[in-house]
Amino acid sequence: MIELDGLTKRFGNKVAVDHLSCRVSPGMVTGFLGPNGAGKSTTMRMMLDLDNPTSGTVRIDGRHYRDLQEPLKHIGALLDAKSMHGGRSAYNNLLCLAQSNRIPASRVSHVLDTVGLSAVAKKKSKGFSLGMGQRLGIAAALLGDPEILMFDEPVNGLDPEGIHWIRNLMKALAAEGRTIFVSSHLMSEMALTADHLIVIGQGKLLADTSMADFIRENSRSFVRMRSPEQERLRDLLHAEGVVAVESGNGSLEIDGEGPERLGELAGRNGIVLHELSAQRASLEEAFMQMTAGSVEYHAHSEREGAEPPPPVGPHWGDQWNQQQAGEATADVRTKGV
Ligand SMILES: Nc1ncnc2c1ncn2[C@@H]1O[C@H](COP(=O)(O)OP(=O)(O)OP(=O)(O)O)[C@@H](O)[C@H]1O
Repeated sequence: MIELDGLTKRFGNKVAVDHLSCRVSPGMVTGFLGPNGAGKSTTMRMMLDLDNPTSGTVRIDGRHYRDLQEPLKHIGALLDAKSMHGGRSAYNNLLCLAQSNRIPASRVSHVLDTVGLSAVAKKKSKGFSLGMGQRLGIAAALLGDPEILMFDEPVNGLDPEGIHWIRNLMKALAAEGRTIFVSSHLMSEMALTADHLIVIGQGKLLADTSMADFIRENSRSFVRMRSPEQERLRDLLHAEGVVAVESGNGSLEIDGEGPERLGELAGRNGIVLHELSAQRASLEEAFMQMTAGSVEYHAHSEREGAEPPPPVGPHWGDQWNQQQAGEATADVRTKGV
């Protein structure tokens, strides 16, 4: 368990972390989200006693980090994968860490094997790719077999197989009852990994909630219907008191009704449907909605202010469709997260 109580950090006039109070609980993966500059890294650094709080406290299993004896046995962290000594081999980097925390040398080979670096254990880490460096940093975090693990952007530089691996590793560690705290800018990845979310903006706590509740509370769900008999369908829905909004691509969007009732209605009236789908927002959309007011750094489009964050409202589906048509990325929406 990690407990933050009124945690605050100022850099001169800049308040990087602002009276942050929350708990990171064991037995689950907790995602740590926030726009660029929100204060995530500063918070994580204070958790590890790498930065002094201006005020407030962090407790690791009830104690201050500096009071932990052999801290790697309590909390392991991947903050900056490049922090390893480049002139040392992967094995020796880990061995030095192990010795400073009275961790048996046998753990070094064990964690190198866990992260898939056994074959390059004797190679100097300065020759490692970004992904290999991430794996070595994760090995260091696992070295003391700690109950608490913290990962800052762990999938940076990892290929799809590596991303899949770290996702499963975090879930497995959480299933063992450990406390897993992870930050990432990859929303689709976070949606697949985290059970709980802590969201901050400009250093302040914006949300501390389950993944499902976060998406539900910060986004819109609706049913999309498409029919070659669109007029008849619209009239039928209207007669049944169902409000349907025409979307830009010729389909109808219906809030507040399930696909079961709508499908049965169409079926009973012999209306052919080409689409009947429940649409749920992705974590990315919910995140953008929630943090819209606290984004510190954002790009401006050529038409200044032409792209506001998607509002929760009846026309959001239209924006969604336009956005999807304009973007090739498959990361925009995840159904049924
Ligand atoms: N050593 C420092 N001196 C001055 N300002 C700092 C320092 N470290 C961080 N900041 C400022 O504090 C704020 C929070 O930074 P931080 O790196 O914690 O944010 P972040 O959420 O991790 O951002 P990102 O997602 O971009 O990594 C930013 O405005 C940053 O410029």
